[in-house]
Amino acid sequence: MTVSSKEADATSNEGSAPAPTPFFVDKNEPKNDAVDFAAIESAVKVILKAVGEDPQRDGLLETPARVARMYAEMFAGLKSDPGRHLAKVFEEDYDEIVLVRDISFCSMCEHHLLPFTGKAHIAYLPSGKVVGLSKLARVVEEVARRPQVQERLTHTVANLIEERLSARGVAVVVESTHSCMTMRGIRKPGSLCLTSAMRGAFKTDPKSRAEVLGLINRVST
Ligand SMILES: Nc1nc2c(ncn2[C@@H]2O[C@H](COP(=O)(O)OP(=O)(O)OP(=O)(O)O)[C@@H](O)[C@H]2O)c(=O)[nH]1
Ligand SMILES: [Zn+2]
Repeated sequence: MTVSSKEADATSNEGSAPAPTPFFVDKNEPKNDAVDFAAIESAVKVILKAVGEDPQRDGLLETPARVARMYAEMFAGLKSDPGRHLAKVFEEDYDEIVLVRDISFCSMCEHHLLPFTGKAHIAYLPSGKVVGLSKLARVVEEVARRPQVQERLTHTVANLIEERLSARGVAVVVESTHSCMTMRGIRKPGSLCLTSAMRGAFKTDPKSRAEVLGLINRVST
């Protein structure tokens, strides 16, 4: 029996492995299925017209769709439960401070829809169980992907860690630069906003609080 080259092509694919998953896909990434891309695109066109632009000019043709994708990404944490990253814990006989410092994040100020970017430092006192270190950064990353104020970001992260890990103490310190204060309005580049949320021993025991703040502020050698 002869096989045409077209059939040969078809049969050569039979049983072949499925296309590899792109390496950058992260199964833990939050997804916000509620995002209405078409509505965002229409709104962006309205804004462009309102500021005196022509949404039909070449350079702007794809802008509404790009902005819709950008918002879907920036607000991907709106409908998810960031606490899910704290579900897998390890029994560990360790009851001293665990601190992950300098967790970078980018969130969105809910007043101007401009980014505020910076670093979060998270410490907790375990009570018989510890969590994977990356999970603390995942919580920050996911809570950050919402329109909000820095105070809410700070205490949301602290509450999640306190509740889900039954931690004896939690300290969250966030430092960030708000674009709405640097690029518009009062225009103060270099201004920094610091917030903290202390729970458990870090709130009630001055020595524990001083110890954790010392570690957070320690200059790396
Ligand atoms: N507390 C807090 N305020 C924030 C945060 N992000 C932005 N803001 C402030 O939200 C305020 C909104 O103030 P409004 O007077 O309603 O708005 P505005 O006229 O644009 O204010 P200006 O920024 O002073 O021009 C501003 O003072 C911002 O600096 C945040 O994370 N926390
Ligand atoms: Zn703002």
